[in-house]
Amino acid sequence: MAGIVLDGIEKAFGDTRVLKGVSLAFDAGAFVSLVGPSGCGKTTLLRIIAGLESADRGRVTIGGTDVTGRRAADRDVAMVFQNYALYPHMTVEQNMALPLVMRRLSAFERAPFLGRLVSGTADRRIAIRREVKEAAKLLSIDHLMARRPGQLSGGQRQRVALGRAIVRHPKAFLMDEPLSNLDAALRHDMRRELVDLHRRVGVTTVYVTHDQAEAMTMSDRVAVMLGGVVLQFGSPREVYEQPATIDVAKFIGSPRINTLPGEAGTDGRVSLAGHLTGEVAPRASGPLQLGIRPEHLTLAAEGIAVGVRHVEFLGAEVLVYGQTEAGGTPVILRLDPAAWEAAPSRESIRVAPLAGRLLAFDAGGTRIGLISAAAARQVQEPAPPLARVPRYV
Ligand SMILES: Nc1ncnc2c1ncn2[C@@H]1O[C@H](COP(=O)(O)OP(=O)(O)OP(=O)(O)O)[C@@H](O)[C@H]1O
Repeated sequence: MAGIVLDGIEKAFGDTRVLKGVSLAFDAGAFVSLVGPSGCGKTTLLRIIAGLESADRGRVTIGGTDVTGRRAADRDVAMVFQNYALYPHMTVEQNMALPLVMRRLSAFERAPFLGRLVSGTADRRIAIRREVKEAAKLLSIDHLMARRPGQLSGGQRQRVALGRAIVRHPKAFLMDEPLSNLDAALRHDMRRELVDLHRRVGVTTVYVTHDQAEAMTMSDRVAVMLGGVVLQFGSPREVYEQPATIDVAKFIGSPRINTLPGEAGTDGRVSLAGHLTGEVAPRASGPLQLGIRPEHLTLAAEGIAVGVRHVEFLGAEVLVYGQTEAGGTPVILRLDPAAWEAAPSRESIRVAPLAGRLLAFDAGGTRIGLISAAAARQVQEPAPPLARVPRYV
């Protein structure tokens, strides 16, 4: 197993600066995702790790060795592409065996008939077949060895591409949107399989995706990229619950985080749509952007008035889309169906953030802290005596 360190990676294509100084360290054996919107530089960074692209500045270290100047073939990493990159005229077994054949047999030994005459070639071919078979078993494709890629489903082809990477026992797997050609149900299954495979094989994996759900569900750590920089590198839980910037908060999570304008007074007390919410810690004053996840908004008798525009019933939850009545800011709530059922009105509701869940960002979008002690009184709960209800919600 090998860790990967990227130090100050910069890359421009002509006048377009695609990577603007990316520094990241991936632990050996970790599953790390590079996630961000289209064009943020994820694939370019992956290709620089692989050696398929050279950086203008910066260094790449794999397993403690500086590989910055090395060719892709000399980095001992395996790429898995979105389009599988299988040879259509070869069987599954031949496709998977190819990296081993290229590495262990000379050009003469690979020749169809004459090669077999060289002593030792047969033994090496047997060893390769055995290793390929083991990898195929691991991926449950050992019954497909004689088929060609054209006779396989998308999921099976992707498994063959993974198998071809596994047989090499590389220092790292580099995967570029490997599941994006699969339909939704299969993609979901393959996510789990990839994570399971990673657990068993234990090889450091860098996974590029624009699908934040994929990154969140599969990874030990996630690097959120935007415009050629890494905005945050942390565990899925960290980037979700403690986003470094409002852009990270907006990119991670579906439906998107609610953002509402707020104001902190000189005493640090924060008002949101005319309601006091608590104090921002560390203390700040002036205009703020406030972020609240849809599941952290609740129905509350004395909350912000929201006009309901649209409701989606998803079985286990209800998504309620609306707009604040003062200001028209879009708001989304993710509610338990029973809570929605108990709402006094389906057209005009009052909502409030759950205690300690309101995130505060400064005017530039950097998170400055949490709003403390915002307390929500949910409509279905018996109302406490008025004297004990905090002013907001
Ligand atoms: N070979 C190239 N020549 C010129 N520009 C390029 C080249 N490769 C990438 N780019 C540009 O660099 C930027 C980043 O591309 P990259 O493929 O790394 O983004 P990405 O985040 O992986 O996007 P996507 O999710 O759409 O694949 C884009 O604006 C792209 O057009």
